[in-house]
Amino acid sequence: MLQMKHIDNPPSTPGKFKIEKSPYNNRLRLHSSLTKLAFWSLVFLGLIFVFFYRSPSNPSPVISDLSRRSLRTSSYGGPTFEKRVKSSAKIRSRNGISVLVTGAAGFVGTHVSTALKRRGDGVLGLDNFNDYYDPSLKRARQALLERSGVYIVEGDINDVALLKKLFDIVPFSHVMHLAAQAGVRYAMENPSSYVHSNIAGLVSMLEVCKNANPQPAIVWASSSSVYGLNTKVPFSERDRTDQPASLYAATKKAGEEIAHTYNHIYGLSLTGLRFFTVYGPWGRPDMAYFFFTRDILKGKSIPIFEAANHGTVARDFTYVDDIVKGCLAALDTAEKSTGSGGKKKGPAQLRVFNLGNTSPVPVSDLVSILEKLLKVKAKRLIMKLPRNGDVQFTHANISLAQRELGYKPTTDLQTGLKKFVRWYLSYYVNGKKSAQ
Ligand SMILES: O=C(O)[C@H]1O[C@H](OP(=O)(O)OP(=O)(O)OC[C@H]2O[C@@H](n3ccc(=O)[nH]c3=O)[C@H](O)[C@@H]2O)[C@H](O)[C@@H](O)[C@@H]1O
Repeated sequence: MLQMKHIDNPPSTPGKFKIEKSPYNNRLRLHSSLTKLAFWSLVFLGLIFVFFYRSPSNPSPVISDLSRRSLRTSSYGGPTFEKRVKSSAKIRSRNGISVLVTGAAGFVGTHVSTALKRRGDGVLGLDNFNDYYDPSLKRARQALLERSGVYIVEGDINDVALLKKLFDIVPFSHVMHLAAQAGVRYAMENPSSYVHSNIAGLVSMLEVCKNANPQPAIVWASSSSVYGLNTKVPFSERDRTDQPASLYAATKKAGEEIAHTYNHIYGLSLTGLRFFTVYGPWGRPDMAYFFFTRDILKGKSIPIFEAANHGTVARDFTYVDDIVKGCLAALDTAEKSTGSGGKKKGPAQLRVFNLGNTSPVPVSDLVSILEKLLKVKAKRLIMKLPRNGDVQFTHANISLAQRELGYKPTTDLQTGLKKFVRWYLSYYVNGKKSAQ
């Protein structure tokens, strides 16, 4: 009992405390050591838990919205990972290229990856599977790509260590950079997500590309929205782009300027593609044609925007297969970057192209086409064009892309929407997936 008392009430100078030697004492020491061991083991396990739980590959549920939206559930590294990466990026045709496709589980990314793989190019995908829209649709696209031999690494373009690792494993000749925060109106709700993906993410990617040896040629997605308040139609690449109407447009415009800088300083070959309202199967649920379809089928009313004095709002809707052809042509005509080891050796290619359809269609006509295809009358709710980023119309002049890329869109809105509706019905209605 005396000893117990000593242990319960140790002197303030423990170094001077002399423990008596007795078997009971030894047992006590053993007991105390076991308690300590258990305690420190718990502390150690706790630390490991905290480390992994908060590490980028396993984000905590209470971290910032930005990180939450960049979920990365699988870790990378190890021989199995490297084998998958190499096999996916392996070129299987003569004159093939090896392409890192960022945003591969996205709408355009999925279509471009499939097309590249089909012609024998090496393709590795990268996507963070964020929840800007239903991630299960991204997972379904991933499954589709996996069946055609494209592996998607789960990670964020801001993860420089991951990007470097991928370039260590594969000396990509090209990067098709499609990862971005899309959507014009959402920029009012979550402005930082645009800065995170479209500016910081782009810079991370360019930093890694500039240091890679060999440097890849980069083709990336800009947007028709850079024309902003420009009223001269059709929009030509030479027109002014200094009046963006949304933060989304401003970040895409910033991307074009950043591209100029990396081309100028480091000799990176860079091609920006200004996509005009791309639509089609496996599309984005945040886009009007997609949620109009969902809501018409549900019998919900759909808001159709009109400009002042009943002015028509129109878009140069462009079918995804036409966009894919433009992307592949941009990759095929991209010249090599000229730098090495982060240093420029000579001038490099810097291009920007409109990829549109050259025939704007009023949004009300889009709804009429959907009504016919779905055989359901829409409940139209005419609303004033909100002042949150929308522009009244877009119209692409594509002569430059025609000349330099041989780009020639062939799908009109009626034909393209027919293909979209067929996919939509088979995916959501027959496939019994819930449309959120
Ligand atoms: O071309 C582009 O660069 C952009 O195209 C689309 O942006 P947007 O053309 O605004 O596409 P939607 O959001 O699908 O809108 C299509 C049309 O429907 C109209 N709309 C949209 C939403 C709505 O509730 N009602 C409505 O009438 C819009 O004003 C617009 O004219 C994409 O969402 C952007 O990511 C892309 O960068």
